[in-house]
Amino acid sequence: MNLCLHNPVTCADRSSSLSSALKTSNYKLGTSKFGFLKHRKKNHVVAVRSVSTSTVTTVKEETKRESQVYDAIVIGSGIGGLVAATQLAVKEAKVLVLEKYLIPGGSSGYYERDGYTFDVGSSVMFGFSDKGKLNLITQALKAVGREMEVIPDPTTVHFHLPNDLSVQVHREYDEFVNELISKFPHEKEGILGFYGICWKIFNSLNSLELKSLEEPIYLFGQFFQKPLECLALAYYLPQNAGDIARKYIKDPQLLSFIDAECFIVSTVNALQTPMINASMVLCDRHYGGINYPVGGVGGIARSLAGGLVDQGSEILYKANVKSIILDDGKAVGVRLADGREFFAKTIISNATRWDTFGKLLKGEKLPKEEENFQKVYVKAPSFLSIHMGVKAEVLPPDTDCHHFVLEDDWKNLEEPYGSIFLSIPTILDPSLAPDGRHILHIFTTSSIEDWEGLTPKEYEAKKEEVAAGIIQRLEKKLFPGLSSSITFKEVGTPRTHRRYLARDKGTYGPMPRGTPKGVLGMPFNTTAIDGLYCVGDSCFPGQGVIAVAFSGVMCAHRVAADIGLERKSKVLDAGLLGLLGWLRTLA
Ligand SMILES: NC(=O)c1ccc[n+]([C@@H]2O[C@H](COP(=O)([O-])OP(=O)(O)OC[C@H]3O[C@@H](n4cnc5c(N)ncnc54)[C@H](O)[C@@H]3O)[C@@H](O)[C@H]2O)c1
Ligand SMILES: CC(C)=CCC/C(C)=C/C=C/C(C)=C/C=C/C(C)=C/C=C/C=C(C)/C=C/C=C(C)/C=C/C=C(\C)CCC=C(C)C
Repeated sequence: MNLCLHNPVTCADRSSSLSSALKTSNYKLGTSKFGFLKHRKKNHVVAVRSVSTSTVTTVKEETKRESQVYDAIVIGSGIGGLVAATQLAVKEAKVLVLEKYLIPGGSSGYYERDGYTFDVGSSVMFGFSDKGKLNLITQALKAVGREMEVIPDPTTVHFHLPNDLSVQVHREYDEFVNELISKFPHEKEGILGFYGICWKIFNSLNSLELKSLEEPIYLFGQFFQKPLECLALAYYLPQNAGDIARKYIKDPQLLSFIDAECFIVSTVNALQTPMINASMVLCDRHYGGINYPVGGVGGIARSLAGGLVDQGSEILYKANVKSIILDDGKAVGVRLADGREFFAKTIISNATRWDTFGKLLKGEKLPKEEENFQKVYVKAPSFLSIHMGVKAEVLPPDTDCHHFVLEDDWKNLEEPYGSIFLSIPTILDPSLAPDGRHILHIFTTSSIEDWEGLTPKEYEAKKEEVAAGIIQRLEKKLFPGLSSSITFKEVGTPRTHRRYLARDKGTYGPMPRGTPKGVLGMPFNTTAIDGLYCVGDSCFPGQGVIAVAFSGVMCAHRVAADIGLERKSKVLDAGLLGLLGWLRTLA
């Protein structure tokens, strides 16, 4: 949900929608808290066929002179789209990013109100360290000459679970497992066994250069250099965390804890969470640690967008893509709601696969691959989100930054409104709120069906009622006096996510219908439509900022190979893409 969701007009006033204005504001940031560097600029021309007079101010003057075909058009500036765009731009590709909203970032955007800077999504950032090969956010920024100051989070998350089970996930792995073993001493070996497998997978991932798993020259190269690690990954690709946990752990409460560990990153239990994804997050939080960017999560997208422009590529805001233009079955361009058309050799959609095929290609027959994807995966629920400012004194000293609350019954873990996520980013970065105040960002799963068919008055009343219930639960469990300490409150619903992020039903990505075969069934970036690629959380490896960043890296590599900026072999491509397509049908 974006920040300006609730009042886009005031937001528009504050953040200019024009690309030129964005550049200005980026440079301003660059000299201040985001530490931007100055870069060369290349001259380039926007490909535009028809320019509506009402929107002419959003297009650079020279764009009217000439039509030119871009190397890639990226629909949407979520982290997935921006990483794909910047990775291509640094390979000298000319990229145009079209964003429907006023600022970049999508669900990793931000908004400002009454002196508070709120993160749209949650504030738990993986992949943001200076270590290893899996720090994909750090690497994506570095590729375009950006770096951000980060604050290490000493505790990834503090779990408050049924039967008064309280577990803090400390940054130091030994501290965390020792705490867990102290709660389940009879399961010491099981705990070490399960998390040990996670480390084996994580270390294998961390030994590889991460690029497109759909590009055979790279893939075979990695197999040649790191055969054991690649075989280990291939072995775990079709497996789920819950099955592996059950090989080591018997205690039902500890297995439920593993479910909660997986739920916070996949919104499903461990039996449905791919082992590769679980290992990635359960280890990175101790290896590189969770690190919060100074100034807020929104700075990541702003920095990437600024870096993209520095590389000579372009980003346009208020550019709502209505359809993808096909020519003889090949994706060649896009048409905006205002009638403008842009053309490129490749089109990359950061809209979800449901939106891409259901809306942007409406009227076209759904390709078999997408049919299969929709059979195996459903849309994950959306979130009810409460952004609050509170008086600082309501938080006890040493309160952790991130909390997960499930009070009485494990059965409620996956129920709508059953468990509560809470982030207090001002614990790490007080500059996000006025003096003497903290930010509480509370969210809980919620489906759009709950919020439809209401009059505006009923909708507002329901938001207040549901939010009040959630706040009371936190008041009872964690912070007595919370309700009366609120100085600011804004509630977003799945409708808000749908409206401002253009996500079908406000979904936060795919969720397996049944028990998946690990990540085997997840589509990568290519699609059945020539020239069309997808990126973001409805592609492998799924939900999460670091996950969509990886999807962006993969996508850029595959596109670069297809437009001649990287090596490729047509024969090997046909073989590997065929094999991957066949493997997906087994999921
Ligand atoms: N770790 C965290 O705490 C955290 C926080 C926030 C978000 N996230 C994750 O980020 C992921 C989403 O990232 P993403 O990159 O896939 O997508 P996204 O939803 O963040 O971005 C998509 C962007 O595309 C734009 N868009 C969609 N349709 C468009 C159209 N037709 N024309 C123009 N623009 C259009 C939207 O406005 C949005 O800016 C989620 O899975 C979520 O889990 C995680
Ligand atoms: C192809 C074949 C057959 C074979 C091959 C083999 C190989 C080589 C393989 C390889 C593979 C790879 C490389 C892979 C990779 C992967 C990755 C990187 C992954 C990643 C993932 C990630 C993820 C999933 C993440 C996620 C995250 C998230 C979601 C987060 C979230 C958070 C939140 C929500 C927060 C919470 C809050 C609170 C508690 C407050």
